Formats: sequence, structure tokens, C-alpha cells
Amino acid sequence: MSLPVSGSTASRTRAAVGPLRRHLKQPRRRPARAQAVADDTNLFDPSYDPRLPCTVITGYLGSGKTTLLNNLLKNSEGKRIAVIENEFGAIDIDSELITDKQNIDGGDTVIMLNNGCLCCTVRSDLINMLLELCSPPRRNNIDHVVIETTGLANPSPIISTFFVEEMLANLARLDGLVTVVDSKHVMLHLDEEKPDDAVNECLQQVALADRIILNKLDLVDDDEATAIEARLRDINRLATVKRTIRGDVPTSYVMDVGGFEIDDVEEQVIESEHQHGHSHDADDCNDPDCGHEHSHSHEHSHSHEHSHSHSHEHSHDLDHVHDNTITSVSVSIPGNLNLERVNDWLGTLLEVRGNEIFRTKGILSVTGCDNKFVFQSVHMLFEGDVGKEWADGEERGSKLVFIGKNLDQDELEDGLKACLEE
Ligand SMILES: Nc1nc2c(ncn2[C@@H]2O[C@H](COP(=O)(O)OP(=O)(O)OP(=O)(O)O)[C@@H](O)[C@H]2O)c(=O)[nH]1
Repeated sequence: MSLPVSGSTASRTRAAVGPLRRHLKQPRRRPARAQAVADDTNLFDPSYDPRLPCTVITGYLGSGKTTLLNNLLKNSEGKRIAVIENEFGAIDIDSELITDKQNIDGGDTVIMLNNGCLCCTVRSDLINMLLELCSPPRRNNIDHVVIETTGLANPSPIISTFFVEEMLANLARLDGLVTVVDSKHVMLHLDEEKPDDAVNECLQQVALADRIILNKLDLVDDDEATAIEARLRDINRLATVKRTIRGDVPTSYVMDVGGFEIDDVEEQVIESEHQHGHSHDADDCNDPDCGHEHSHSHEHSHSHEHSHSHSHEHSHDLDHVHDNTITSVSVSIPGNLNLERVNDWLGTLLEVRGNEIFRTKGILSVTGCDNKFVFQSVHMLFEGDVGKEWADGEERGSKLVFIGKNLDQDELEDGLKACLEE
């Protein structure tokens, strides 16, 4: 017996998880080529996705986001990139720092949203701006949008915006979240103690990333870089990490990432196991989703004049105790799962713990299904779909990677085991 394939199993899963009414929107497949918009013949390709791809660049204050953005604009490989810059305060310093603004017909290429933070007060401005970019005439002149957040943004509400705002979800797709990390200061920021319910932005930015750029390597030695990388991988096992100086990474590392494509989940889960093995070798806002205060007055030693200045000149003690409340946990078990049980378990888990479970990706082996079942979630939003067929001789089993706060490996493993077919 085999379960119906393509969409229908996913629908059953959704239907079975009744209490969860919000889902990640089913992504359409990625364009076969990055230049699909410019090439009419691709419009007949069933895998062509006309939605405007958007990349969110985040990273703590002074980590090198604008430096990375300048590199991207310089090496855009023919892509017409529109930039949305978010900054606190009315003076658009970052806009001045973007030296390689492109000349795109139809309007400014750098759009400033600086009356608050993207993750809370100006979220509706972001939606309106994206809708404008996604609609003619501006859409005809743009291949990709890059959104640079402030250093204190919590990426969760920004990510959710792409899935819960229906009109936007039909016109734009989140391609990936790229987090720039300042090697010199990241350990301090990761360990910064916050008041009870406040968000440690730096941890959140690392935990939610699809790609991490370990920047400013000129300021640390090899041992420090290795320890930092291991720490980042402990927090986020699903992201890939690239070491660099001055944000010098290939454009392909940042764009066309497919971080939220269900088609890529299997590969990402397998890659996460591989990477994890390696790493062990070596003013308050009213937004309920946004737990951070905006009253910080950070300073760092930029050549430009805004008022951040981190003066952390001491070396990091790499042996000190870390705040390990945000981690990645992988669970895997052989055998087949009962579809109803796994629906109930995952549905309830995400409903109850969705604020703490930031992201999940997994491959499930379901009784009676000849294909793998791929699953991903962002907080309470989730989707599942039928993936590749189990190969002849391949051992059937399920693997899930969770990234979140206060994750208990045993509890998650027991939960998954309880879904096994008897
Ligand atoms: N030594 C060193 N400095 C760097 C590197 N990358 C960027 N910088 C410098 O670090 C400072 C901050 O870089 P930005 O690109 O403005 O960082 P940002 O994340 O956009 O900063 P905010 O928008 O203020 O959060 C600038 O003076 C950069 O020239 C690096 O790899 N090594």
C-alpha cells in the first residue's frame, strides 16, 4: 500500500493537525536559473517561480553587514538588486555607506526605512515597500531584494512576515537569512545576559540563519576562530558557516540559497549531520513577537559617525561557561512512523512550544509511503511534502533537527519514538 503522493499527503498532514491554522505557504519550485525573469523561454518552465526573491542580511551591530552588501552590489553577476535598509534614527548613514548603488530604472535602488525597527514598529512599512517592489512597474526592473536589518533586530517576525502576509507571500519569497558575525566580539554578545523575557538578538540571529558569515577573521587567531565556529554550529546545525575578512564571500553564498524551499530540506538535514561531525572535531515596542528593548545605546568603532562603540579589547576566555539555552538538537530513529501519531505530536509540539522552537527541518519515514516525507517549520508555521522515493536497500528512518530554546534531547527523542508504528 502506498499513500498518495505530491501534495495530498501534505494536505492530510495539515488536515490532521487541526488546531494549527497557520502554515508556511507551500513554496513553488525555484527558478532553474537566476536570470529567469530576463529570459522569456523560462516562463514556460513549470519550475519557474515568478515571486521576487528576497534575502535578509542580519548580524549584530558593526559585524560587517554593510561591508557585505557593498561586495554583493559590486559582484552582482548581472542581477538587478534593490536594497531595503533599516536604521534607527532619521539620518540614513548606512545609505551613504553603500558605495556601489546600482542604477536601476524605475526608482531608488536603496530604500531607507528608518523610523523604527523592521521587526516591530516599521513592519508594515516593510510590507508596503516590498509590495511596491513586487508590482509593476518596479518589479520589471528588479531581480532580487536585499534587506539589511539593524544590528538589534530579532529576525523571527521579519521571517514570519513573508509567510503570514498573504498578499506578500504570493508576490515575494524569502530566499534566505544571512547572518554576519563579528569574530572578535561574537562570544561576548552570545553570552550577554538579558533581562528575563528579553531576546538575545545575537543568539537569535545566529539560530535563525541559513548562512553564517564568520567575518573579521583578521582580528582573531585560528584557535579562536575554530572555537567560535564550533559554538555557532552548536547553536545552529542547519546553517553553513563561511569564514571571511571584510565580507568577501561569493554572491552565490548569499543569494539563491533556497533556505525555505521544502525541496532542499533533505539535503540540508543530511548536510547538517556532516557539518556537526566536523565542528566537534575541531525603546520597548508593543509587538508581541519582538522581545527586545530598543533603548540600547551601543557604540562601535566605525569610521562613520553613528553612535555605536564596542570597546571589547580584552581577549575572549574560550573556556568560560556559555549560555546554552539556544541550541540545535538532532533526533533520529530507524523504522516507520504512524502518520496520525506524528501529526499529533509535531502539531501539538509546535503549537505549545512554537515560541521556543525557532526552526525545524526533517525527513520522516511514514508507514505505507514509498517516498520520504520532508518537513520544515518556522515557529508555529509549518509545512510538509512528499520527497524522493526511498532507494532500494536504503535504511528507512526519521531525522529531525530542531533549533530553539531549552530543547531537551531525551524529551524530543521519546516524542518521536512514541510515533513509531507498532
Ligand atoms: N578589521 C576588520 N574590519 C572590518 C571587517 N569587515 C568590516 N569591517 C569594519 O567594521 C566596521 C563596521 O562594518 P559595517 O559593514 O558598517 O558593519 P554593519 O554591520 O553594517 O554595522 P551597523 O549597521 O552599524 O550595525 C567598518 O569600519 C568596517 O570597515 C573585517 O573583516 N575586518
